[in-house]
Amino acid sequence: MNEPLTIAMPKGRIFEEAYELLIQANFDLPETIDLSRKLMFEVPSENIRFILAKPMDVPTYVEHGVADIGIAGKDTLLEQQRHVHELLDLKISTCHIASAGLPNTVLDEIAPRIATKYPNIASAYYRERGEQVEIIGLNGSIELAPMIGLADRIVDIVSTGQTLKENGLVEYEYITDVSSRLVANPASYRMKNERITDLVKRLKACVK
Ligand SMILES: Nc1ncnc2c1ncn2[C@@H]1O[C@H](COP(=O)(O)OP(=O)(O)OP(=O)(O)O)[C@@H](O)[C@H]1O
Ligand SMILES: O=P(O)(O)OC[C@H]1O[C@H](OP(=O)(O)OP(=O)(O)O)[C@H](O)[C@@H]1O
Repeated sequence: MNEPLTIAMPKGRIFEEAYELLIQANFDLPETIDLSRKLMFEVPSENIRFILAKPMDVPTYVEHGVADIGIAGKDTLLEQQRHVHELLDLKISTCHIASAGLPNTVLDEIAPRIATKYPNIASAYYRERGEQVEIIGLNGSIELAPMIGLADRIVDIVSTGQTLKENGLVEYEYITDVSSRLVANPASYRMKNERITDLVKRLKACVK
């Protein structure tokens, strides 16, 4: 038998929708998976191996070729700028990146502080606008930053807007759309082209 196709799947909120899409595309996969501890599982009938990664790490596994393909949020791809081929917009886990802050506040002309989990996306955004900012990197609970005086604005994911609302923040600038994408390692894409092309075709038919 050929080498298995290794797919890097993001643990967390993308996983379920992405896995469901693979089932809809007629891949013969177990209906439920225990995500609590196991980080790798094989599906011999499909000759597929899944690795379960932190969402931000998926492009790293794919760039290094330890996964042939992977599913990653566009936010992660823009932030990481890894050398991977983006093959398909799966149109799942849709949200957007925005700047937000306390209501009725204007930014200081001198280096306002921007708290974010996306330092590269935020820097590029303000650089393109010719605005000099100080980026403060955080790993989560970003909405806290303006509330406690750590930053003037945040740059973060907005989906329903509930988190902003509950923390008394308002959206200022819509930065970019986000959805999950199928990505491939460039060498795998050449070497396993038939399998990857077949997978793309089957998934494409299920994308809503
Ligand atoms: N509120 C949201 N609604 C829809 N999609 C989201 C939302 N927040 C994040 N996403 C998408 O889901 C991806 C992963 O989000 P998730 O919250 O599972 O991981 P994470 O916050 O990076 O991980 P962790 O919480 O383990 O640090 C993001 O990269 C983004 O593409
Ligand atoms: O607009 P909403 O629907 O409220 O979603 C937006 C929230 O979802 C994400 O947070 P997450 O739950 O991943 O937590 P963390 O980033 O703070 O860890 C994001 O960082 C926002 O805080």
